[in-house]
Amino acid sequence: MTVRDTTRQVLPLDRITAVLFDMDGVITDTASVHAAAWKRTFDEFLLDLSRSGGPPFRPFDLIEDYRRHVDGKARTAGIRDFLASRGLTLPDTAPPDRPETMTVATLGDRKDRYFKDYIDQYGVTAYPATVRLIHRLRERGIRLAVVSASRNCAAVLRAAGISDLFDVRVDGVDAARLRLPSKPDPALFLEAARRLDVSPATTAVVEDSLSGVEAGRRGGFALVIGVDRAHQRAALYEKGAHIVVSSLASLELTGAEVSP
Ligand SMILES: O=P(O)(O)OC[C@H]1O[C@@H](O)[C@H](O)[C@@H](O)[C@@H]1O
Repeated sequence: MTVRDTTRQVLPLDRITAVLFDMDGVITDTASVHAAAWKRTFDEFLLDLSRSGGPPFRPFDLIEDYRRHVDGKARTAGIRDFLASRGLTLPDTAPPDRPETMTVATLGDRKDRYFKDYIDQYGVTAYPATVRLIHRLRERGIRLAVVSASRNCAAVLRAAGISDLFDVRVDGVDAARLRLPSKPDPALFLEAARRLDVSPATTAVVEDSLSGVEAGRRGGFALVIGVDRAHQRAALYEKGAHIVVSSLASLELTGAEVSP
């Protein structure tokens, strides 16, 4: 079954039994924190590289580079994809005799430190409209999962005080343990559907990243809802979103048992 309605922004609960929510940028306002941590990490690296005879310094673009190469992907996949866009590669880890070698792991650790420092200092806020929608879905018996590439998923949910809202969590720690490929591969979403014991044909995916929307579509999910937090409505549609909303407050619930 495909639920497609491009004129109304509707979640039809007579045909949807489960909803899979991405976290960063959909549930919590942490997409911009990731983006800022990535910019600091890559800019330091690119500047060092240019000073030591590499290509001229061109900073990481907070909007374009983030959404094209990093957003929604696993930490190491984002690093490799961004470096590749600049014609660069790094080894995954340092050889034992040259521990000072710059690696994918070094950049990942730095970014993680910047991200955690920010969260520790300023905390995490969940989008009120998303939390309201989650409560309304729960009241109606819809099965719910949070699906995130982040290894910090559990800590971020805890910091926002919303760990107990979901039946299932599939995150970056699971992805590494189960060797699940990064979005845009649908593996994380399919794993969440499997754990919830629901079919993609009756499941909706809510995503703000281009890679995540593509993953939802490739997984054959009934309804892929793009959340446009970064003025990328057209690109979300291009990647396969059935509908795009700027806030989940504008999503209308329909179906036999739905009241306003
Ligand atoms: O570095 P972490 O916390 O494991 O997160 C990995 C990725 O998680 C995704 O949810 C974010 O969109 C990315 O920006 C981030 O890089």
